[in-house]
Amino acid sequence: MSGHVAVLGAGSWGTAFAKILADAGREVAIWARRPPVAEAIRLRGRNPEYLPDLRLPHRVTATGDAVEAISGAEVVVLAVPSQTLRGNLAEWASHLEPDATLVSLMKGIELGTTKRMSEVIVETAKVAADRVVVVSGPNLAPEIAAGQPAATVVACTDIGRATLVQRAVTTPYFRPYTNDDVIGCELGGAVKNVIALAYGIATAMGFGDNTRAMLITRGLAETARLGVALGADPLTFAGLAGMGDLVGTCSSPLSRNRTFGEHLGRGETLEQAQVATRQTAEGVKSCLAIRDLARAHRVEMPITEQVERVCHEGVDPRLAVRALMSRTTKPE
Ligand SMILES: NC(=O)C1=CN([C@@H]2O[C@H](COP(=O)(O)OP(=O)(O)OC[C@H]3O[C@@H](n4cnc5c(N)ncnc54)[C@H](O)[C@@H]3O)[C@@H](O)[C@H]2O)C=CC1
Ligand SMILES: O=C(CO)COP(=O)(O)O
Repeated sequence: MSGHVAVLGAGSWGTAFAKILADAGREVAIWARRPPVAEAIRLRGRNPEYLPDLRLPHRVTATGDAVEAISGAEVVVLAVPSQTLRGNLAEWASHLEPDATLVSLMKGIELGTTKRMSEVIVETAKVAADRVVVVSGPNLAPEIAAGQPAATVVACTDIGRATLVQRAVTTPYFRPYTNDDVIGCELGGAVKNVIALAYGIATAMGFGDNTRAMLITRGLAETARLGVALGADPLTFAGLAGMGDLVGTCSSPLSRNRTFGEHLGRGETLEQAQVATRQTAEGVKSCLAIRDLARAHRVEMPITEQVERVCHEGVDPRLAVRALMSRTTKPE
C-alpha cells in the first residue's frame, strides 16, 4: 500500500482509528467538519473535545477540506454518524480515486431505507460491494487511544481487500481478524447499540446481573435471528463483531449508548437524555430502523421493540419490562 489514508470524521472513533493507522505506518489525513478541530489536530496533534488525553502521532494531519483529504487516498475511512453518511458521501463520491477502498466504521442502520452502511456506501458512491470493508468489534475509542490491547473484525466480500486493510491496521495493541460476512458484522455492530440502551435502562432501574445477563443473551439471540433472515453466518454472532462487541459495550461505562440508556432508565425523556449526552449514540435512531427491518422480514425482536417504545413513544421503562417479562413462554 503506498498512498495515504483519508479518515473522514474527527469524532472519537475516527480520531482513535487515525492513531491506529499511523502507528501501523500509514500517512493519515483526517477531515474534520469543524475548523477548530482540524486546526488542533494539525497544529498540536490533539483533539481535545473527543479524546483529550491522546497525543496523535506525527504521521497524522488534518484538514477542513474533505476533497483535499480524499485526493490521492487509496483507502478512505468513513467515520461520520450513520444518519448523515448518505448526505456526506454524496458530496465526496466524485472525488474518490478510481480503485479506492472504502472502509466503514459506522454502527447503524439508515432510517427510512433500513439499509446497512455498506449498502448506503455502494449506492451513494456507486462502487462495487467488494470495494467496501467494514471494521467492527469491541473497540471503545478511549481505550484504544490509550493503547490498551483490543481486537476487531475487518469484513469484506473480497478477502484480498480485507487482508490489505487488516495489514494497514495491525499494531502491537490492535489485532484485526478478517471475515467475509459483511452482513453479520454490520448487524452485530448496529443491534448491540440498541441492546446497550436496554442494558443502560435496566442498570439505572437498579436491576442486577441476572437481568443484565438475560438482556445480553436474549439480545444476541434476536440479533442472530435477524442476521440469519438477512443471509448472515450465525457463527459471526459468536465472534468479536457479535458477542464481543455486545459484551464490551454493555459492560462499559464509556459506552455512549449504555450511558444514554441510563438517562432513560432514571426516568428522563429522550430530549433530556440528548441534552445530557453529546456524542453519537447510534442506537437511539437505529432502533427504529432495526425494528422496521425486523418487521419487514417477520423476525421477532422484542427487546428492540421495547427500546424503540421507550425512546420514541414515551413508554415508561417499567411498562417495557412488564411487556418483555409477560411474553408467552417458549423453548430457548
Ligand atoms: N466511539 C467509539 O468508541 C466507536 C464508535 N463507532 C462508530 O463510529 C461511528 C462514528 O462515531 P464516533 O466517532 O464515535 O462519533 P462522535 O460522536 O464521537 O463523532 C461524530 C463525528 O461526526 C461529525 N458529525 C456530526 N454531524 C455530522 C454531519 N452532519 N456531517 C458530517 N459529520 C458530522 C462530528 O463533528 C464528529 O466529528 C458511529 O457509527 C459509531 O457507532 C464504532 C466503534 C467504536
Ligand atoms: O461501538 C462501540 C464500541 O465497540 C462504542 O460504543 P458506544 O457508541 O456506545 O460508545
